[in-house]
Amino acid sequence: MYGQSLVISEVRLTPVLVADPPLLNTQGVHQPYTPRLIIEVVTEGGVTGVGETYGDGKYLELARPFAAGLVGRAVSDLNGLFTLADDVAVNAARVDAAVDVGGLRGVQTADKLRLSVVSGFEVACLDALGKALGLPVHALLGGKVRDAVEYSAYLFYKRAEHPAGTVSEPDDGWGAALDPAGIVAQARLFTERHGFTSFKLKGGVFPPDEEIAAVRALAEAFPGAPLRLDPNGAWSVETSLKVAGEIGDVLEYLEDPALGTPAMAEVAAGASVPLATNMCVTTFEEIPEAFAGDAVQVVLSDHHYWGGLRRTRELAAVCRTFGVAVSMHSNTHLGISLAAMTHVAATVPDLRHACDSHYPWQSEDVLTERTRFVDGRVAVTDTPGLGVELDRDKLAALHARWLDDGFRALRERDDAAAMRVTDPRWVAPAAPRW
Ligand SMILES: O=C([O-])C(=O)C[C@H](O)[C@@H](O)C(=O)[O-]
Ligand SMILES: [Mg+2]
Repeated sequence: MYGQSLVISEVRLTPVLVADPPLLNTQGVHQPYTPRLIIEVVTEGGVTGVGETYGDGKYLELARPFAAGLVGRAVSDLNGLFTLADDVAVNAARVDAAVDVGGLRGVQTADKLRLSVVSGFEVACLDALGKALGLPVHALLGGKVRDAVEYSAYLFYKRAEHPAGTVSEPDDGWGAALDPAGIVAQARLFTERHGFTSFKLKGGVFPPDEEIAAVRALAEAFPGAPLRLDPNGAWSVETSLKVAGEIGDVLEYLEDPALGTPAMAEVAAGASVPLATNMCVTTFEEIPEAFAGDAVQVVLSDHHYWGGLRRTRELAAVCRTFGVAVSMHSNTHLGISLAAMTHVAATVPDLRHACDSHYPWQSEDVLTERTRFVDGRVAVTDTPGLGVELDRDKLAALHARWLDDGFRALRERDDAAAMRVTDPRWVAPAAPRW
């Protein structure tokens, strides 16, 4: 295979809208469909690599000029992706005092926006390079140190269905989960369907006492199982300390209880449970303050906004140096990103916590075969590249849905807007909410 041209002759960008259940978080509720961007790079040698990233307008805006600049470069020129990204202009209105999805993914800077786009292209280039060389992506990252990657069940408070008339198939098969019994029932479904043995509950939805009760119910139903609670910064320092005091004994970690590094440092100083984050440490620039102040004990990397799989490994090395653990954050994603997450996680030596994944919530995918969790784990494939195959019909159908969204109501993720469909007075709550 080697000797064929690795030069990129074509880049295809396909925005899609993917079905998403009515999952609740502190900002509101997920819309019936969520945007993702599917990236294909085609080499002169005839190999196609696939990548995936966020699909809202602000990412598409950057992906288009980036894709044009990529033609003529080699898929092996991975460092060149970052210099190319530096030249892509970011509209100041996109980042001026803005936070992503109401802050669920931390600050929004021009660099972070660029990195969120670069990462999709990096994965596509690695997939193409691996296919051309006959090597799996994990080998291009230095080789796997485990044969399967563990994921946790990502539990959400959830409505039974989206508002009438907004989806063609309202029953997603999961039912509602709005109290401790509902959360335990959902957790049981996760274990039956996918074999997960650790659980993360998305909090910040109901007053803390209700969420404490849900965690206690999980601890009773699954004795000894690692549990996490993530209110996305919805609590004050005082509330965070109270929750940590009440359920710290059953938590593996508490994720982003309070907003911002100074508040997290205060919580960390007064709590015995470790704190994790995907909100206050989301860029390399945010590391010094957080680590110097011992504000977080686990950083949840998201290769999409950290700039790709190689940057995720760099993050893991920095964390290792400072004695901070690393694991993986997730956002609504498809099988391409699950494969990318699995390859990189397979190469990180000291991964001690199960990774997050929304994938079980996504009934639709753009792959010929859905990726399976067995005993809560995804097997690390040795197939060249990512080891996934694009299903063109499925891709076309999800793209047609994106094209049909004439009013562009769903092309931008907006959990607060989705909440207003049933509660017109809803505004995303200011933090701290409790
Ligand atoms: O760990 C997290 O903070 C997330 O997974 C952020 C997501 O946006 C989550 O809150 C969601 O999907 O609603
Ligand atoms: Mg989180």
